[in-house]
Parts: sequence; C-alpha cells; structure tokens
Amino acid sequence: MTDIGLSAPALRISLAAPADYWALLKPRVMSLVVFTAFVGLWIAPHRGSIVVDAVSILAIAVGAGASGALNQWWDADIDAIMTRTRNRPIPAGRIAPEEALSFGLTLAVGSVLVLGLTGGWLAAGLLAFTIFFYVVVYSMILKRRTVQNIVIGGAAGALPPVVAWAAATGSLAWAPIVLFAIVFVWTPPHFWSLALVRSDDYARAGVPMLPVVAGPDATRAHILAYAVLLLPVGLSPWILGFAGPAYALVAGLGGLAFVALAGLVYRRREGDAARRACRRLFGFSIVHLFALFATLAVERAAAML
Ligand code: HEM
Ligand SMILES: CC(C)=CCC/C(C)=C/CC/C(C)=C/COP(=O)(O)OP(=O)(O)O
Repeated sequence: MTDIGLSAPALRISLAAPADYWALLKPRVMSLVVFTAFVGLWIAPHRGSIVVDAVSILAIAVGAGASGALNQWWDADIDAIMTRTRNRPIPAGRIAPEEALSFGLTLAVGSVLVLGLTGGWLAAGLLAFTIFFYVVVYSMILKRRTVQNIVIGGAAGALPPVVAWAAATGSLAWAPIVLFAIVFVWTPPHFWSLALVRSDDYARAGVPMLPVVAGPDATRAHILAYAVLLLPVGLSPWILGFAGPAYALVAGLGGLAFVALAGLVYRRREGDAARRACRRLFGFSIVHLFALFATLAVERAAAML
C-alpha cells in the first residue's frame, strides 16, 4: 500500500498501487487460460461480430482474474508461509484482505453479467460455475483437504475453452469437451512437476499436495502416467476430425517430448539433476499447451482463407 502522506491519523489514506491489483489477477497464469478460451471461441462454427467476441473474451479474462484475486484472498494465510507466494500483495501487506475480496467479487459479478449480455446466459452460467469451482470447490474445500486437490480442481482451469465456445455458439458440442479433456489431463503433470521442487513450501503450509502426502517417487509415477495419457488425449482433435495434419504433428511430437521429459523426471531422483528435470518439464508443459492450442487456431485461420 502507498501511504499518500496525510499526517493526521484520521486523514491517512492508503492506496494500493495498480501493480498490486494487477498481481491479484495472477496475470501470467491467466494469460494462457485466456488463450485457451480464445481458441475455443476461434474454432467455434458460429461467431458473432468481432466486437461482441472481443468483449466476451475480455469478460472471460476478467472473470479468470477475479477468481485469482478471490483465491489469493482465501489463501493469504498459507501464501504468507510459502517462499514462492509470500511476496503477494495480501501477505506482504500491500493490499488489505477485505479490499481484495471486494475487488474480486466486483470483477466476478461484472464479468458474468457482461458475458451474459454478449455471449448469452449459458456462457455466463458456465463462467460463474468456473469461478465458483476454482474459488469455493478447489481453494476453499479441496486444496487443504485432499491429495487429489489439483486433479479435481483442474476442471476449473480446463473450462474456459468450453465457456468461450458457449459464448460463440450459445450451445455445447464435442469439440470444446475435447479441449476441456486436454487441459484437464495436462494440469496434473504441469503442477506436480513444480510441486516436487516446492514440496517443502507445501509441507510447511500444511497443504496436502501429492509429493508431501505420497512422497516424491509416487508423484513421479503419477506425472509419467498423466504424460502418457496426454498423448492420445492431445491427438483426439485430429482423431475426431476437427484438427488437421499440422495439429497431429504438434500433438504427436510434442506429446512424445512431454513423455520423454516426464520419463527423465521419473528416472532422475536425486539432487540438482532431479530439480532440473522438474523445471524443464514444468517449462515445457506451458510451451506444449500453448503449441497445441495455437496450432488449432492457425489451422482454423488457414481454413478460412
Ligand atoms: C488446478 C490447476 C492448476 C494448478 C494447481 C496450477 C499451479 C501453478 C503454479 C503453482 C504455478 C506457479 C505460479 C507462480 O510462480 O506463482 C503455475 C504457473 C503457471 N501456470 Fe498453472 N496451475 C494450474 C492450472 C493451469 C492452467 C489451466 C493453465 C493454463 C491453461 C496454467 C498456466 C500456467 C502458466 C502459464 C504458468 C507460468 C506463470 C509464470 O510464468 O509465472 N496453469 N501454475
Ligand atoms: C475463467 C476462470 C474462472 C478461470 C480460472 C482458471 C483456473 C482455475 C486456473 C487455475 C490456475 C492456477 C494458478 C491454479 C493455481 O493453484 P493455486 O491457486 O493453488 O496456486 P498458488 O499456490 O499459486 O496460489
């Protein structure tokens, strides 16, 4: 918070810097979430005007950011304990929890209403459900209670392309459900590769992440299993006929590279080599998901020429 310097205590006003509100939205993580939503809308068969579609994507982005702010409001106590998160605006004391709560709630309600007006009430209902799932089901209920927290909670991160498809078409279909499945299967290895390196943080905060509860070796086996599963799931848009050969190539080669990197995580169990393997898989997870969705979008753009 920036003290704007009025000296009498009754007149002291504290304002958080815009950068701190921005950080409440978890912008880097949400950028990829919003990109998957954009692709869900882009490949949908019926699209509205460019302005209406742009406002729909903006509403989904704001809803995602709002859920990040509400997550940080709820998790402030554990974020204060973990090295990775202790400098976030609430635990660092730069934003008051109640400010974050009203900021998050206002953006959440606003984003759902705007999406209702531009993309229809099916999409708005799905966005509201996604925010609810991340904040209430994942953050408030599962995260501190079950080792399967991120497997189930991952559904929230996988829903944005479905929300966006619904905004474009007013209905649902198999294609967005397949996109949901890709992000859903991708999330556990994405997250556990980081959790393996950060397991001390989670242990100190008392969060029952897989490496803390089941140990690193079981986590490595889970990572490898999900990486193997991601290969056919990643190829399914091509198998089902709504993606072309470029996509098949990216999903096939990228999926094999993902399995290979997960294999290295499985085999390298000690010291710096183990940590490097985890960081490499975490970094590649982001590149791979981006590449899958970007290729779908480019193929669709090429088909429209
Ligand atoms: C339950 C689901 C998920 C969990 C538990 C999770 C967890 C995390 C964590 C802990 C980080 C590190 C963030 C940080 O350094 O503060 C991270 C980074 C990231 N996540 Fe996820 N994630 C999930 C789902 C997703 C989804 C669905 C996406 C996108 C579609 C995504 C995209 C990213 C990106 C792009 C980063 C890197 C951000 C950076 O550069 O700092 N995550 N994730
Ligand atoms: C449209 C909409 C509402 C989208 C939401 C998308 C969503 C649920 C993304 C999950 C992203 C994420 C960073 C989870 C982190 O888990 P965490 O909160 O346990 O991570 P942390 O320890 O970094 O806080």
